[in-house]
Amino acid sequence: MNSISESYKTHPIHLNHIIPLDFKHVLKLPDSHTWTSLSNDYDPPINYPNADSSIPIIDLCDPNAAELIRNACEQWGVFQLTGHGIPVALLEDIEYQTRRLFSLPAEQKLRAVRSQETSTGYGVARIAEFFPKLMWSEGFSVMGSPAEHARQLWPHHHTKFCDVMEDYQKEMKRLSERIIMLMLESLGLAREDLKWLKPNKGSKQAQGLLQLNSYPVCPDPTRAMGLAPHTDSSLLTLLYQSNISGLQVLQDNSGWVTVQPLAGALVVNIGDLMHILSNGQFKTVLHRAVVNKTQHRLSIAYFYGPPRDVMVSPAMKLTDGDHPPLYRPVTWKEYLDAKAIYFNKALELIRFDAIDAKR
Ligand SMILES: O=C(O)CCC(=O)C(=O)O
Ligand SMILES: [Fe+2]
Repeated sequence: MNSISESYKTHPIHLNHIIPLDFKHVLKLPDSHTWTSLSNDYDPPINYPNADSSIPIIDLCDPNAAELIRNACEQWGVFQLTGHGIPVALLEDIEYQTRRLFSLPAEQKLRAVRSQETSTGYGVARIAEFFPKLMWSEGFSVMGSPAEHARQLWPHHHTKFCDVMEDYQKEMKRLSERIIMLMLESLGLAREDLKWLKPNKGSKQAQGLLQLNSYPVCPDPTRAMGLAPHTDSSLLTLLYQSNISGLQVLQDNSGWVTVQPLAGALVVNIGDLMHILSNGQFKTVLHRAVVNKTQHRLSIAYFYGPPRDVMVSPAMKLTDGDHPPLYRPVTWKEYLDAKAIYFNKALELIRFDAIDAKR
């Protein structure tokens, strides 16, 4: 079993936090989805007019890509990637199949609902249980072949859906590995410093989760939350947000900044594990998704993480007397378990200063 499934099995979720609202038939924002009490989350987002202070855009073919990536990861923890080589047709296909899925009637989508202990299928975002109000979104999670759930959705027409989901995961895995190599290089690390990245044999396989997100049109977007603020637990996340804005990242001292959709680009988010591996040098970025009144927004996130038995720790070469390791080593499973209990506090809890304070 993979780390994500294993952790989700250990931390089953309450049924209320699995089944989404039938958004199509709701004309007024229900109290269950009204977030007025968290008013400080509603500071208007900042849209920088000046390109120098907005989220970096990096072309993967740029000869200085590694250096640009390093700057972006240190300052922002997020950047937009162009020149990544993912065929436009595949991006169009995955968007089409995602829309096809979420356009189904609610009762049909519920045939593929996630069970309380599993990580794949249809349902609300797992972080729902940490917030008093529900989010204006629904999701579908895939790991490997989605055939079992897809058959429930379309008994006779699921092959294309499955092919696209599998092709997309393969491409995302390959691209994630390429980006991670550049990140390591930019930190002065070599492939040998992360032996598991390109394993020769089967057991040490990197793990990935594909998350399709749907944010239906919302009657009152200023009081609703698409996806509440969180950091990703992955090493990195590749997000395709198509052409409708909604993703925002929190930048120190500035507030929420919108990541403006850029045709064909992928958003690269630094996850908690990469923050640990870089000994805090790369930022893990707090982000959220907001909703709108007129357009049904979709996003497709691929979370890339290490093989199940690998301990992630601050890279030795990045630590010395002046830069002691900030975090204790963790496997992805252990970290997901901590996240399932402590959510956005999990990272703090594995910091050495927090561990020392408890002694
Ligand atoms: O929809 C988005 O833009 C963000 C999605 C996201 O953060 C996630 O799936 O973890
Ligand atoms: Fe996220």
